[in-house]
Formats: sequence, C-alpha cells, structure tokens
Amino acid sequence: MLMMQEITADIVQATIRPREADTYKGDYGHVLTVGGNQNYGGAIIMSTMAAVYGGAGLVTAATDPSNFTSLHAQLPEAMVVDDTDVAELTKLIPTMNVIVVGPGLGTDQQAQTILETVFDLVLPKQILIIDGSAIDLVAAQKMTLPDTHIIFTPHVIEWQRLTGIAPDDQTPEKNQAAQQKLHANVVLKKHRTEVYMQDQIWQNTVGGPALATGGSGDTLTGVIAAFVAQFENKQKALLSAVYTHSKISDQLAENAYVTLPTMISHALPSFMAQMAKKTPEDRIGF
Ligand SMILES: NC(=O)C1=CN([C@@H]2O[C@H](COP(=O)(O)OP(=O)(O)OC[C@H]3O[C@@H](n4cnc5c(N)ncnc54)[C@H](O)[C@@H]3O)[C@@H](O)[C@H]2O)[C@@H](O)CC1
Ligand SMILES: Nc1ncnc2c1ncn2[C@@H]1O[C@H](COP(=O)(O)OP(=O)(O)O)[C@@H](O)[C@H]1O
Ligand SMILES: [Mg+2]
Repeated sequence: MLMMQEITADIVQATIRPREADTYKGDYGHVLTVGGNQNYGGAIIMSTMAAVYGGAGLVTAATDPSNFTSLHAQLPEAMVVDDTDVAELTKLIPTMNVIVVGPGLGTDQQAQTILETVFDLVLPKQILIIDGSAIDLVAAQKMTLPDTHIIFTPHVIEWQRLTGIAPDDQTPEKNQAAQQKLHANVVLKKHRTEVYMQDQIWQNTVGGPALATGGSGDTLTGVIAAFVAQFENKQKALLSAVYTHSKISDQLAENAYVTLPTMISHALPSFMAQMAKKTPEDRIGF
C-alpha cells in the first residue's frame, strides 16, 4: 500500500508569503493560457481570470479572436493573441514562464495544430500545464510530449483516455506507475483530488460538491499557473494551488450552494492575503 500524504494549510502558509517591497510584475512570472475555441471561450476566460487573480505578474491568453472582447470585458488586466497566429506565438512563447494549454481548446484539426505549435515551441525551462481538450488530443493522437516540466490536470475520464485505466481501477499504485511513465506531474481531479509527483502522492481533503459546476477545473489551471509562476518551490506551489482552489470553495460554500468559478477567482487575492499574514504560531487551528 502506497503512502499518501495530506495537503495541509501549513504548506500553503509556508508558500504564500508577503511580497518583497522592491519588486515589480516581472518578478511574479508571465503566464500564457492557450485554449477557448468559438464554443468554449468561457473555459479560457476562467483559466486566465484565475491566473490574474492568483497573482501572476503578467497574463496573456492565446485564444480564438471571437473571444477577445468578452475576455477583455471581464479581465482588462490580461493581454490576448490569436491562437492560430504562429508568428506571434513563436515570438511570445520563449518569453513565458508558465503555459497552460487545453481549457476549451476543443479536439478538431485546428485545435490539434495549435497544440502541436505549443509543443514545438515550449522550452525545457518552462512549466507546461496540460488540461482538458489537450489531454484528450495527446491521448487520441498519441502525441509525443515535449521536453519540459509538465503538469497534467485530468479528471478521471481524461485520465482514463490518457492511460487506459478505468475509473474503478485508478488505484494509487496504477496511477503512480502511469505518472512515472509519462515523466510528468499529475493532478488527478475528483472528490478527493490526488497529486502525483516524483515518488510522492498527495491527497487534497478539502473541497466539495459546490465545485461540481462547469469551469471549476479550468479555474484550477489558472491558480496552478499563477502559483508555480510566482513561488520558488514549485512542488509546494502546485500543492498549495490545489488546496487553495478547494478551500476557497469550502469557505464560500458556507453561504453559496454552488461556488461559481468566477467567485473562486475573485476570492483569491483576499484568501492569499490571509495566508500571507499567518505566522507559524497561528497555524494551529486554521
Ligand atoms: N464554459 C466553458 O467554455 C466550459 C468549457 N469546458 C471545456 O469543455 C471541454 C470538454 O471538457 P468536459 O470535461 O466537459 O468533457 P469530457 O468529455 O472530457 O468529460 C466529461 C465526462 O467525464 C465525466 N466525469 C468528469 N469528472 C468525473 C468524475 N469526477 N467522476 C466521474 N465522471 C466524471 C462526465 O460524466 C462525462 O462523461 C474542455 O476543453 C473543457 O475545458 C468545460 O470546462 C465546461 C465549461
Ligand atoms: N464533489 C466534489 N468534491 C470536491 N471537488 C470537486 C467535486 N466536484 C468537482 N470538484 C472539483 O472541480 C474540478 C472539476 O474539474 P473539471 O471536471 O476539469 O471541470 P471543468 O472542465 O468543467 O472546468 C476539479 O478540481 C474537481 O476536483
Ligand atoms: Mg476540465
């Protein structure tokens, strides 16, 4: 039986610390989110919003141009680029710290071309978060993964598509073997989300059915991107993002039957401020 460790508030409090006074946006990472076709624009808006509210220094969304206006209406802080403009992506991608690909991307030929472009251009020093449709494309097209730091964020059906392991057979042993074969970190999303990284397995014990609404996972990608972009310890940043997304939902769920993805994003700055204020002595009882 494999040992599973619980993600605790301690890890989050140790990760989210007060910002140094003499810093600027360039110190908190540049995130690129790639996705959102003509039908699923909301997915990339939710991912991008979470990256902005989660504290990434700069955020750019590469999406279908039909989403530009709606994205800016909600999120003037983000920049946009046409996700089929290879020349622009070729200039932009090398300047990024973290790339999210997949929310609302779809699985048609155009989506596949966009994903191939990202895989071609991503650099080994970057962090690539592969979610939603991009996981489906990797699985269906048996795409070779790029040489970079990869975080997969599948739900149980996406994980099945990627590994062939049916949800009922998704044991820690089988999941870890599949994760190690992929040479990637895996956030297996479900009621009690599991994080597989290197030889460790972590379980998230916060979060509940108020998160069971379209866009919760899209939002998680943006929180992960913002955290790994701005915090030094990438493993703790990943665990902290998973916890924070769920914990905010739990807190909102005291007064909200369903916690809409945009509600979670809007609550990120105040939750992070609370975490940053905590000293080691405060940690008991949180
Ligand atoms: N507003 C938007 O634009 C939205 C776009 N979305 C995008 O839509 C695309 C397709 O994603 P979907 O996940 O909807 O579709 P999928 O076809 O990947 O997954 C849906 C299937 O997975 C099952 N499933 C998911 N989680 C499960 C769990 N914990 N236990 C058991 N079964 C589970 C569902 O029952 C369903 O059969 C993605 O690109 C995604 O990002 C969705 O995120 C929804 C919102
Ligand atoms: N009952 C639940 N308990 C805890 N977390 C949940 C529950 N239902 C959904 N979630 C969380 O919501 C997110 C759903 O992700 P996903 O299925 O990819 O949504 P979408 O693609 O619509 O954004 C995951 O982080 C998952 O852990
Ligand atoms: Mg999803």
